Amino acid sequence: MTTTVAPNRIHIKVGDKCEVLDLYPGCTHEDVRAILCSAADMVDADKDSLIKLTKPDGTIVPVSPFLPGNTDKDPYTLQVHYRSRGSPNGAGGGGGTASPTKIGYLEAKLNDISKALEPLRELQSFREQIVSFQKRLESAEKQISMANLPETKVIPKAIKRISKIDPIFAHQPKYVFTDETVAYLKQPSFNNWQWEENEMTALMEHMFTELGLVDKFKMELPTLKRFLCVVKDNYNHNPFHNFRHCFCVTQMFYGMLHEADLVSKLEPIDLLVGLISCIIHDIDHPGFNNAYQVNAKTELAVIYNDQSPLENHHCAVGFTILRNNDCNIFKNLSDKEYEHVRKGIIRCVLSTDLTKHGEIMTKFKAVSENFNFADVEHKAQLLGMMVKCADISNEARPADVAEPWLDCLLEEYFAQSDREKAEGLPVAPFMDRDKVTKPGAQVGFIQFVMIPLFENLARVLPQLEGNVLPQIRKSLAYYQDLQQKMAGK
Ligand SMILES: Nc1nc2c(ncn2[C@@H]2O[C@H](COP(=O)(O)O)[C@@H](O)[C@H]2O)c(=O)[nH]1
Ligand SMILES: [Mg+2]
Ligand SMILES: [Zn+2]
Repeated sequence: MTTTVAPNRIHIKVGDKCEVLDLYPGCTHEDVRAILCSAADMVDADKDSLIKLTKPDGTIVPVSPFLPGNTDKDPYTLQVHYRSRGSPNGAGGGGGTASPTKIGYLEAKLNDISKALEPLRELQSFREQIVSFQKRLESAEKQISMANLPETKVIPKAIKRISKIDPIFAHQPKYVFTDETVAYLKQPSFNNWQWEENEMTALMEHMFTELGLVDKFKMELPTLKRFLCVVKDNYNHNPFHNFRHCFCVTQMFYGMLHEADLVSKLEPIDLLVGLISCIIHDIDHPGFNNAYQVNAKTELAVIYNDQSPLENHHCAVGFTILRNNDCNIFKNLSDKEYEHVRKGIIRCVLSTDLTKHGEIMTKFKAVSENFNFADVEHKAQLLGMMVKCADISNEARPADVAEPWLDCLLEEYFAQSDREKAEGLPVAPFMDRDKVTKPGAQVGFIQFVMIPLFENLARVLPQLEGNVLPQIRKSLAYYQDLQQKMAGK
């Protein structure tokens, strides 16, 4: 029996031509990017190229397999810019080469038609076989290349990218933000989706200046800009653990500082510890979690003896960047200040490993009974809790901001579980595409992880009951309702 599944139909405008594209259930983020690149006659755009979809009112729409459908009356405007330094046309956009792009475009169209005609199950199963074969091939290649390496190389990757800093840095535009934007940046409801990467680094730079950290710690602005730029380049293009997630975590931390009036209650050095922790907390994340690292016996797991391999790696990469004089925003700190900052950052980043959650919660509950802003240990625990909250805070944002993040998280989870299946490794049920639903993923997480965490923090920062916790409870109610509807109740 053939099953017909209706595609999600989207209308787009590229230059002066209009296109109708069908996104089929099961298509991935990469498929959507490829379809959009074909529609723009830029099939040779690579994963670093910038793809921008805007609604007629100028709002940026995140590119994802869950793009909302629209009509020919309100088409999205599509822009594709080559980003990759190695791309055939260099930076700055423009059309692809004539004949291969045309062929590519026709191939993509043909692909759409064939997708519509083929029985979906067959095609899906074929695709899965290819994905699984690709993964096995990658894994075999990796093993071969690892076997040839004379020594382990975790950090050199970061160093290699630092050496490319000046050409990248030279192209950073200068940004001036309006009063509305800088006020909005302090809100936990800030919408992250409308900013490009360079704009996000500029917004982060603004946070340092606004909090008085540039003046207090005598940071040179070019050094700060370079540091942020290199951090950005060392985040990988994962569906979830990417530079935009880093920005969101940092912005939520900054929002909570203002919401709870902590700028006057904490020392500048505490603000510095929290902000840098957020900025480096997932740097060079490979898109596969600690369980995968340990089960697959990866280099990271071996180097860190299975102890929070990712979080240890994020710290190591962050501090390697800071060792470079051109990026060292700590160079004017005293030895004592540096020691304090380093210890604090390591503690905060390691606290983002969720296997440490219970222990951190219990300790904080105890200090919250008589919390003292003059107590160094109390403040260190507060910062750890704030970074943890910021790290899992997507559902503290309005639904239209939060929901695309869930799609990104599930995309990354599914890629991991597909690979685990292909490699014969254990698969966590919450990552398995055959077992997970969106409400299923959120109800337990919000109810048993997020709300208790934020409520615990609110014992010391009661202001979170004003703006932040109500939105989280609203998200929980939304997903509980959806779960019931899906169960047919
Ligand atoms: N089911 C959900 N899990 C979430 C959500 N937001 C975060 N998370 C989980 O927490 C960790 C956070 O740590 P990170 O340093 O890896 O970012 C993340 O990996 C997820 O496992 C959520 O909204 N729903
Ligand atoms: Mg992490
Ligand atoms: Zn994170």
